[in-house]
Amino acid sequence: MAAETGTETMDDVWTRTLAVLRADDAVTAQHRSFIRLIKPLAIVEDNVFLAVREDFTKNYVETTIRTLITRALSQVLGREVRIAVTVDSSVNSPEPSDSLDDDFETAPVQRRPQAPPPATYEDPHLNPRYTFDTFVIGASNRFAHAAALAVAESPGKTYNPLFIYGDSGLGKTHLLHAIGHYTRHLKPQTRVRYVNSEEFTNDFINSIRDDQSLSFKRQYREVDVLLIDDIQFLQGKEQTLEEFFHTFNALHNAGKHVVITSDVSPRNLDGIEERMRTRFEWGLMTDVQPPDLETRIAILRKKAAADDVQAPSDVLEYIASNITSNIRELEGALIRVTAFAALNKQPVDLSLAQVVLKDLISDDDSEITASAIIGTTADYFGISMEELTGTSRSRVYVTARQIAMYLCRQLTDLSLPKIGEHFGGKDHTTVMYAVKKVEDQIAQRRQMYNQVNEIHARIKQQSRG
Ligand SMILES: Nc1ncnc2c1ncn2[C@@H]1O[C@H](COP(=O)(O)OP(=O)(O)OP(=O)(O)O)[C@@H](O)[C@H]1O
Repeated sequence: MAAETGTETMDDVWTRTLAVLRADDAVTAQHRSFIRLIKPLAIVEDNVFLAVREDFTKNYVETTIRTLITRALSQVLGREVRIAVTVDSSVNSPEPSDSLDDDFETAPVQRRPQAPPPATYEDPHLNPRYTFDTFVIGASNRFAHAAALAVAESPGKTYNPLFIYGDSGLGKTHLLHAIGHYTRHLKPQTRVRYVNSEEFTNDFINSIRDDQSLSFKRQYREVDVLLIDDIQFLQGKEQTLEEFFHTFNALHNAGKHVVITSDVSPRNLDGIEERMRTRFEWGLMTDVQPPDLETRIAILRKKAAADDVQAPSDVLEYIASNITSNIRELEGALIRVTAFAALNKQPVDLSLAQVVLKDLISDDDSEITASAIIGTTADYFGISMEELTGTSRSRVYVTARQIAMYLCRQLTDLSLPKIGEHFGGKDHTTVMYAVKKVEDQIAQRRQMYNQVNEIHARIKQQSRG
């Protein structure tokens, strides 16, 4: 694999590419913060291989700034090229800071990464934590799990399409990723593509804008298994739905597998034509229900073991008995208790769990809205709701915005794109990043832990009136 093109080294090409990007008005501050995390690796024919440290960054580069980078690279190289992004944990990325400087710095590497095999270009964006091994089976999801496993074992044969539906936070995305992992484990050459419906929409819109419909088709039709998450976001988007319909038909006719998730059954999907709904019902439909107590305890036990945290059984039972309808919230409660104990150097015990979770656990189930969360958070930081949902990158606004996004994810059933809409139309990847960042910081920084806890308590109090 050549790391050079003509007499120019990869580093030279990248330096010139950064100069082009710097002059590009379409490149925003947020784009820049991600571009800084990229380490250029090599150019092989028309493929430019780039490395980043984390899956999340890879996802962002591939979905949000791929066109910008590809365009700049193509300009520098004088020919059309594609990018292939690989994850390499030795890329020593600087934390994407909130105050963005204008300089792109190349992320340094500690060792020279191995050039990735071309197959990484088709990397299916799978979260390594979402496997069948980490999925706890209970009465609420046994059928969905069995169907997912059957698909992974022989894609294209049984239950095509598989349609999994159910409320937020009950493991649909987890099962989709698990299918992807296991299929590739059994047959590594299988081409799997996981995509959220929002990304599908963006890719489709960009392909029209950039006149790249062929490459769009190739991306989505030349796969063996298409895993498409949260199909309900396509409701009412006529052109995208039409394209998805053709994609679906092309794959199905070719004996390729399609797995779909949604928050409602096909019958209840509004804004989708009957012909499409009927197609979704061709294969197998299965729902996931809220888990029963035993399953909730088992999920917490598995999570504690995976995160290597000690939590006695009575604590797990306490959490599982009180948080019943959303597994994301269940896991969030465990993290909150163990983080509090670690920050205060106290053992995790029942009385501590009761104190830490007292505001989280309330008898009142009145619904908490995104506006209530945004209002309370803005109030806490002494800023207006417009400032919180705006675009200012000053630290206090960014922190308030990220905490409010995190709490929306924790306390409402809103999807990532829907949360983004409440924050002035932010992209779902921005929300995803905020949630991850706050989650990480809660466990590491007392101030963040206290702020989130306090705002959470106020929101709960207000919802009780
Ligand atoms: N049966 C399970 N065993 C272990 N972990 C689970 C299980 N079900 C869900 N989880 C965990 O709960 C969290 C939420 O699950 P997931 O994101 O798959 O939900 P979802 O149904 O796709 O939600 P949404 O519709 O909001 O996207 C994830 O961290 C996932 O790993």
